Amino acid sequence: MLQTLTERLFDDADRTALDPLALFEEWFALAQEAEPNDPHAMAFASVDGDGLPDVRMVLLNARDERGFSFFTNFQSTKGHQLLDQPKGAMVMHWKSLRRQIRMRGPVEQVTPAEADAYFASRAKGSQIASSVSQQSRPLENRQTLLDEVAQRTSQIGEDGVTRPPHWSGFRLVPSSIEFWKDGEFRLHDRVRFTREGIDQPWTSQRLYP
Ligand SMILES: Cc1cc2nc3c(=O)[nH]c(=O)nc-3n(C[C@H](O)[C@H](O)[C@H](O)COP(=O)(O)O)c2cc1C
Ligand SMILES: Cc1ncc(COP(=O)(O)O)c(C=O)c1O
Repeated sequence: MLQTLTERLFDDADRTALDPLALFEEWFALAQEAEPNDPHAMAFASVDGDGLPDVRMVLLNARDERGFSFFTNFQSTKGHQLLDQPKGAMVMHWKSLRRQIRMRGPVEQVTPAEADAYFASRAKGSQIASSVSQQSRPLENRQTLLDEVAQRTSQIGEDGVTRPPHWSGFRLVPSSIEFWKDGEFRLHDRVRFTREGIDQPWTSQRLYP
């Protein structure tokens, strides 16, 4: 009988050839069916200049063998932190599945072409919002933001919205990926994959819960 990748993941006799990115896809497909909203939401942690961690939710965008990306304002708090210290960690928790995936690793910027392509695919309202929002900086009151959006909307008219150069994507290049599945009486299953670099093979290890 064909086993799912997840069955093989937690089968201690047979884990060697498993690809954590394929496992991610198996879990993410289940999450897309089960989660009431935002199965692609993830908490993303960065560190500030004092080494103090910071964390916020973002939406996972593209993912491929290069890594896992999200889009944001590079002049935001997280933008400054990640430009200054390009490393991060993320966690996705799907309550409906009682499963968690964590990743850590260096962070790189997506290419301008990738950012342009994604920006162009977004709703015009979201494009305008991203071009107006001075993300993470003080805002006097909500009406100020609404006025700025209205002004930009009438300026643009029927034209397309150009991606602001400071709105782009960061890509986490995982050096570790951990899969966690809920077990009875807190006897959860955990397996962590690690690699020395993007060209290096993954090795895996079961961990105590
Ligand atoms: C479910 C969810 C998804 C979010 N996705 C994004 C996102 O993809 N990009 C983004 O810039 N902010 C996103 N936000 C807002 C961030 O959590 C955060 O408030 C904002 O980016 C400012 O973070 P910073 O001050 O640490 O830079 C999201 C918030 C939630 C609750
Ligand atoms: C401020 C902000 N930017 C970007 C995003 C990413 O969403 P999307 O690219 O789907 O508009 C979000 C999602 O919540 C957000 O809150």
